[in-house]
Amino acid sequence: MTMPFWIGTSWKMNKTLGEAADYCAALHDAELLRDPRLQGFVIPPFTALSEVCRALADTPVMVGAQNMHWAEQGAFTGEISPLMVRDCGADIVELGHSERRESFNETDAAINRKVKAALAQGLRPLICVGETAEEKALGAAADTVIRQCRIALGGVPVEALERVLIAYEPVWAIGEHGTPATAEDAGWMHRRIREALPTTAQGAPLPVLYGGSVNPDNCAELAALPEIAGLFIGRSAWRPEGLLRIAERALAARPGT
Ligand SMILES: O=C(CO)COP(=O)(O)O
Repeated sequence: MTMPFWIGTSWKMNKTLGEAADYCAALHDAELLRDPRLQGFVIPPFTALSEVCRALADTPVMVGAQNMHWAEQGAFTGEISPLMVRDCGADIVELGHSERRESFNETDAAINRKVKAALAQGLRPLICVGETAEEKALGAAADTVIRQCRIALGGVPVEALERVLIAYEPVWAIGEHGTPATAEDAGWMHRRIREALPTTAQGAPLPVLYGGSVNPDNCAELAALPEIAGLFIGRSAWRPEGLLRIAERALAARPGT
């Protein structure tokens, strides 16, 4: 069975409840997201998480949180637990985004604790990895990314791997000042990650999504590579039309579709 192609967005620190509701209403009516060859997902800020879960509950679109603590409860002011994320109705939790590694000092070891806590709570961790421009220039891109993956997955039992998603997001490609990776560069790293990671208990490779300045113009050549299992989009999907346009073009470019 071929896996659906993952297409999703993190809204990062954007959208009021009203804006979130409008976005979900547009997705709700989109036939494209009901196509079994696609798996859509939306990752709103915590403030909109339960509303978005409710608004998309009768669609196949999955919903995720942007981060969480590893403890189930306790004296951790300002944090959100795996239980709370699950209680909102989320399926996914994004962990280790480079903005969190950079601005909130998230370490590989902390991400590993979060991955295990997410799996224990029945969530799908979406683990973000990626090298900085400096690491790339020094020839350490693959070493960095593979180290991040290995530490994130340390101690995860093989039966749980089928719920793990990886997003390769080179730091130099993300955001307003980012330069998107070429399909060739992204494909090369995706193959390195595949070679280095364990497979699921059924022998399937872990899905590795690409993120970093994905837009309607570059999505087709990225989606055309069989080793890229999905696209994780920021700015270009913050309007529902953007997400849908990318989904449509990516699907058309997907091998075998
Ligand atoms: O960080 C990203 C998704 O997590 C990508 O953001 P941009 O698509 O805005 O570069």
